[in-house]
Amino acid sequence: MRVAIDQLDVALARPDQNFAQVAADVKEAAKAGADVIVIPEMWNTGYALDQLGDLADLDGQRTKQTLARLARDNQINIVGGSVAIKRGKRFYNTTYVYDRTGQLVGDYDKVHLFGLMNEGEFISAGHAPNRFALDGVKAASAICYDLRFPEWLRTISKGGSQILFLPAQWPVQRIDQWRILLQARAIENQCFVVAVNRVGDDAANHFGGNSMVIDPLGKVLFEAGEEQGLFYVDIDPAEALAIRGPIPVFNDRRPDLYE
Ligand SMILES: O=C(O)CCC(=O)C(=O)O
Repeated sequence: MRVAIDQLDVALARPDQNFAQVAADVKEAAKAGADVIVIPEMWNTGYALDQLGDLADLDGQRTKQTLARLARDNQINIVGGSVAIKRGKRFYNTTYVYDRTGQLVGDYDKVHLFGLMNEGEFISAGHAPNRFALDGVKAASAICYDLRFPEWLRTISKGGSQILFLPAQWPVQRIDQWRILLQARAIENQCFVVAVNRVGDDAANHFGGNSMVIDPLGKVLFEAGEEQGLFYVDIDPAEALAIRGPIPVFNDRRPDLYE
C-alpha cells in the first residue's frame, strides 16, 4: 500500500485556498501511484475557532462532495484529515474517509478536545470510534490530542485494525512527545501508525510537520522535516497481522482487571 502524506500548510480562515490545495495534492498523489492520501487536522479553516459561525462547513457538505469526487475521479482512497463542520447548532472537528470508488466509509468527530487551544469552548466532542476498510485493509482513525489517550486508541484498534491514521495540528514545542507517543501506540496496538501533521503558523503556534509512518514494531519508517510537501511511503499492512501470532497482546488482555 503506497501512502501519501499531505504535509500541508493550512491557511488560517481561508477555506477556498485550502480546498484548492487539497484538490491539487490529491491529484498529484494519485498520479504518483498512491493508494491512500492522508490530510492534516482542521485543514479547511485551521484553528480559527472564533470564526466558525461563518467558516464551518454546514453538515460537512462541501467537504463530503469534494472528497467523494476527488476519490472517485482519481481512484484513490482519502483519509480526509479533519474539517470544522456545523451540525445542528454545534460545531465539530470531523474526519471523513472515502474509498477509491467515492463511497464514504468512515466518519469521526474528535473525542478528546484540547483545552490548551480552547477547543472545548467552541467545539463539541464526539462519542464514537471510526473503523473502516480500504482495499480490504482494516484501519481506524483518531485526531491529534486523542493520541494522548491509550485507552481510546486501544478501543478503536480492537477488531484487527492494521493501520491507525492520525491527522494532527501538533505544535513544534511538543514534537518530542509526539514521536514517543506515536511509537508507543504502534507497538502496543501492533499496527502501522500514519500520523500527518501540518506545517506553518497560526496566531498562537508554530507547527513543525514531522509527519511519521511507524511500523507495528515501533520502527520509524519515515519522518518528514518542517517543509511543506507530499511524501510517499510503501507499507505492507499484512505485517501487522504477522506479529500478532507470537505476541498476542489483544488476546492476552485482562479487561476484568482494568475495565
Ligand atoms: O497534545 C498536544 O500536545 C497537541 C494536541 C493538539 O494540538 C490538538 O489536539 O489539536
